[in-house]
Amino acid sequence: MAEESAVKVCVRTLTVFPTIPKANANRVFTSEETTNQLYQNIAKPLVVSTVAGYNGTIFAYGQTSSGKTFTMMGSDHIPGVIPLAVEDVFQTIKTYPKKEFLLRVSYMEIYNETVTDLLVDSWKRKPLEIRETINVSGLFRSVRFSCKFSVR
Ligand SMILES: Nc1ncnc2c1ncn2[C@@H]1O[C@H](COP(=O)(O)OP(=O)(O)OP(=O)(O)O)[C@@H](O)[C@H]1O
Repeated sequence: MAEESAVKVCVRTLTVFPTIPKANANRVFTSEETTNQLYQNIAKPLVVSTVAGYNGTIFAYGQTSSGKTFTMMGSDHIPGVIPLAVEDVFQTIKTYPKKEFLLRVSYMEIYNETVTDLLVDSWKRKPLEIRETINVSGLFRSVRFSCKFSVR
């Protein structure tokens, strides 16, 4: 039996492309499928497992205007993966009444090799330093993450 990969790649299409890169993706979401469907399908299981103590990463990659913000952040009317995940983290924590949790969240953008902390006010933002030594703190190891929840 083939071992399931720890990395899942999903493609979300804005329009109907003549060729969808199915060969490289575990799942293709068509333009008719909602952010909520995408979230339930690929993100929620990972979000729930982080509350159980596993590490998980969800990030969006794509050219400008391809829908990264739409998918990850969403809007007041159509919440994206991040607000849906935050809601589920707190809902899932409620199912562990005897445990205490510490949540850490980081929200970053990588653009042309530059890592930016999106939780800092835009006028104060400076590129984040990328460290690769063993003394790196957990926070900085998550530089590739759009959103990470650490649960203890
Ligand atoms: N699946 C979708 N359905 C409807 N509208 C969408 C969808 N994806 C993106 N859009 C719209 O397309 C526009 C560009 O999307 P968005 O801002 O999310 O792109 P982006 O990848 O974050 O761009 P940038 O890299 O420039 O920040 C927005 O107006 C957004 O509302």
